[in-house]
Amino acid sequence: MSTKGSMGSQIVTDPPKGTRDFPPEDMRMRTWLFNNFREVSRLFSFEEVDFPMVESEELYTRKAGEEIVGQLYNFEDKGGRKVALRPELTPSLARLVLQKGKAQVFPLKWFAIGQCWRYENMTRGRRREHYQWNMDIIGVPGVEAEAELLAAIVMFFERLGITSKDVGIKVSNRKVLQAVLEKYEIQADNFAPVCVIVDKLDKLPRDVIESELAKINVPSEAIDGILKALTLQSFDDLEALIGAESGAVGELKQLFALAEGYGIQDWLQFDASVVRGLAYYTGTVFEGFDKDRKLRAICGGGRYDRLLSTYGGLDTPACGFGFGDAVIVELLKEKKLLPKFPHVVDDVVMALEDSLKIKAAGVAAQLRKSGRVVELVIEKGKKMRW
Ligand SMILES: Nc1ccc(Br)nc1
Repeated sequence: MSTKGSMGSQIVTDPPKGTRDFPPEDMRMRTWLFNNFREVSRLFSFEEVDFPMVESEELYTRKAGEEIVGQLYNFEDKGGRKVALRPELTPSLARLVLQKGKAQVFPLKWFAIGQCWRYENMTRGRRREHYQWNMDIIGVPGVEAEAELLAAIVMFFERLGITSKDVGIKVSNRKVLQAVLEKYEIQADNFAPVCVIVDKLDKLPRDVIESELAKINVPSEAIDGILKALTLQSFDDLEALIGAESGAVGELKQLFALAEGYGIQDWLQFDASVVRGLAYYTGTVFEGFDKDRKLRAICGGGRYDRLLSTYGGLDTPACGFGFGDAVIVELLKEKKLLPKFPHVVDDVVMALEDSLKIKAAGVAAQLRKSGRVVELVIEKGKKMRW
């Protein structure tokens, strides 16, 4: 929105479409949320990292039809370089791991909180930016890594007063779908595109999914087999479909056993419909959801053992999650768990006469040196801030 200024010039008051300002109270809420992200990461012995907001576009030019790639906030810079506002943090993390190379002691346990962008036409009125908390473990091939990540997510929810009655985490493994595709002799390079398509099952009608799969030459009997497999929600049914000796069954059972150890089993449920929409997942995938089913996914992640090699490195086992700053706030509001964030001070110091202003400054300085938050009244407004 813009309004007329005193000299007739336009005053721009709104931020760009799809973006948010954070005025003081919103900023205090965001700081509280991020402090919880950081505290959980700290308790899990993760180290904070950060990356540029702008990355080379080629970091994201995957060809599996992902929405995240189709909505790149990309442009050409003044040097003619093709760049993009990052849509996610994982590729930057992979790039940094490769940059640091073997000089590091693995496993790496890194976390980041960063603003991520997408450019979609505003007809849907959706936001174009959000902040994501990511935790990633690099160098651990076993599901012990996923168990740590799931335990961190649960700790975060519990810190905010959210229980396993409010939120669940659906867990599956892309090796389920891989086994089904192998059964129908679907070529391996169709695996990622199939995952990206069937991830939309909860957003698009079944016939649209079927026609999208047919477009990439998945035969109709395979389509039926894939969609049936995605309805599985018990290990018995999974074993009946792909065999008890399959990798997916072993990994899932071990992950759920570890979850018992963490005491987070009540939060997890096997659900083969979880595929996630990123092409690079290769194993475990998971997604936090609200049990009232009013909101979009709260968080999500999985194992991506081959992402680093797509950037020229060696295959390196890796897994991680992304946790956005928007849906969680909607959930907290729904559950009446969002605290108030008033601006709090310990002391207000005010010179009742101009001759006392210097004295008042000294009093404020002493109180602040002792660690107290002091509002020194330097201008008597019509309405006192306090
Ligand atoms: N990847 C992504 C970026 C920005 C928003 Br809003 N949502 C998803």
